[in-house]
This record gives sequence, structure tokens and C-alpha cells, in this order.
Amino acid sequence: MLKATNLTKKYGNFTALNALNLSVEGGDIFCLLGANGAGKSTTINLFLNFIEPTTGEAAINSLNVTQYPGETKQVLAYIPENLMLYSNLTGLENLDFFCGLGGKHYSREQLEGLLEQSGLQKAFIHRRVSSYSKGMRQKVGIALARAREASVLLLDEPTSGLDPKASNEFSELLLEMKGKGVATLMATHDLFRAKDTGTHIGIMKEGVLVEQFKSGDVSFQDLEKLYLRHMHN
Ligand SMILES: Nc1ncnc2c1ncn2[C@@H]1O[C@H](COP(=O)(O)OP(=O)(O)OP(=O)(O)O)[C@@H](O)[C@H]1O
Repeated sequence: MLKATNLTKKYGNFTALNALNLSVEGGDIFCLLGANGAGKSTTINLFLNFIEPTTGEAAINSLNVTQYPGETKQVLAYIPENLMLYSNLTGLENLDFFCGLGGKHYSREQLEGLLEQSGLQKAFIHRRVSSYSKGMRQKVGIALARAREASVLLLDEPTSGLDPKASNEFSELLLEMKGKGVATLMATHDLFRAKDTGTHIGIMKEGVLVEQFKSGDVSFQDLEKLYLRHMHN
């Protein structure tokens, strides 16, 4: 579970994130929408403890991420827009390497299984990542999240640049993780995916969460109108 309480990040006089309050429970997919510079990545980076809040708190499973960096990192998986993988290694070798960094060790068969369950075609498992499409790389990210048995997923524009089929496959994987009780916070520009895949949607503007609601409570047309209204005002 993720919880932000009056979470604020300032750079000098500039407020990148202003008193954010949000909760993401297990089984929720909370999609953060907003224009460039709205504060979405800042929010994700605060939960990752990549940056420290000026005031307020980011907590994972009720632990403050600044005070408990090890414990909170242990339960989360992070997939950015461009996942850092070693191009000269195969998907399986990358998965093995990153699992090892997290203290998890799996047999070759288990690693193959994790990649297959994450939708990577069998033929690519033992090919170098340099030959992978962006969608395939993101599937390795999902496999890593599975391998880490992460209960929290932090995603920063993970489907940006994916074609609709790959994006759809990624959404299916998120829904599967949701079914396992994973709490997901995703920054995205994709209104359609947010409505389609998200359980909750937040709209950010200039560091402020100006709206938050359940995705089932609005139609796609209303979401689009609401979003555009906030962007134009
Ligand atoms: N290290 C920094 N120093 C100063 N300002 C920063 C720093 N990092 C981010 N900002 C500013 O904070 C604001 C929020 O940035 P953030 O990256 O969170 O936006 P975003 O909503 O993720 O945007 P995008 O959709 O472009 O990824 C921006 O105005 C950005 O310029």
C-alpha cells in the first residue's frame, strides 16, 4: 500500500509537488495524469526515495520511505519509460542479474517461466536485449517485478512509445498483477489506458492533485473533457 501525506517537494522557491495526499491500496491501479511538468515523476521519485521530500511523507506499507529505505525498496518494483537493461545480455541473463542484486536466486527454468508468464515470446528469452522491441523490454520489467514478488509497482510512463498492441499487452499484465493484490501507481499521458486499466485516476496540475476519482465513475468522454478543462484553465 502507498500513502502520500501532505507530500511536498520544493526546489528553491519553486514547488514541484504541493501537499499531495493520496492512497493506493493493494489491488488498486492509480493513474496519475497531467501535463509535462505537473509533478508526476516527482511523486514517483519521492516514493522511490530517489529524492527527499521538503515536507510531508511518502509511505509504503505504512513505513516512511526516507526512514526505512531498505525495507520499502524490498517490496517495490519500478518500471520507467526506458528500462535500464544490459543490451549485450539476454532477457534471461538480465533477469538473473537483477534478481541476484535483490538477493533472489532462481533456476534457469524458473527464470524462463517468469519471462514467459510476462508475455515474452519463447524465441526471444535467450536473445540479446539489443534485439528487443520496447514492449519486450517492458515485459522483462514485469518479469522482474514478479520475480521480486513486489507488492507495490511504481510505473513512470511505461507505455510511452509502445504500439497499441504492446500497450494492450502491458495493460493485461498490470491487470494480472492487480488480481494478485499489487498496489500500482502509474504516471501516464494515456487517458484511454488510465480509464481502461486504472481503478483510480488523479489529475495533476502545477504540482497539485486537482482531481481524484474512481475510473468507473466517469465515462471516457467525461474524463477527456475534465482533463482538457484543467489543462486550459
Ligand atoms: N532537480 C530539479 N530542480 C529543479 N526543478 C525540478 C527538478 N526536478 C524537477 N523539477 C521541476 O519540477 C516540475 C515537475 O517535474 P516532473 O518531472 O515531476 O513533471 P512530470 O509531471 O513528470 O512531467 P512529464 O510529463 O514531462 O514527465 C517541473 O517543472 C520540473 O522542471
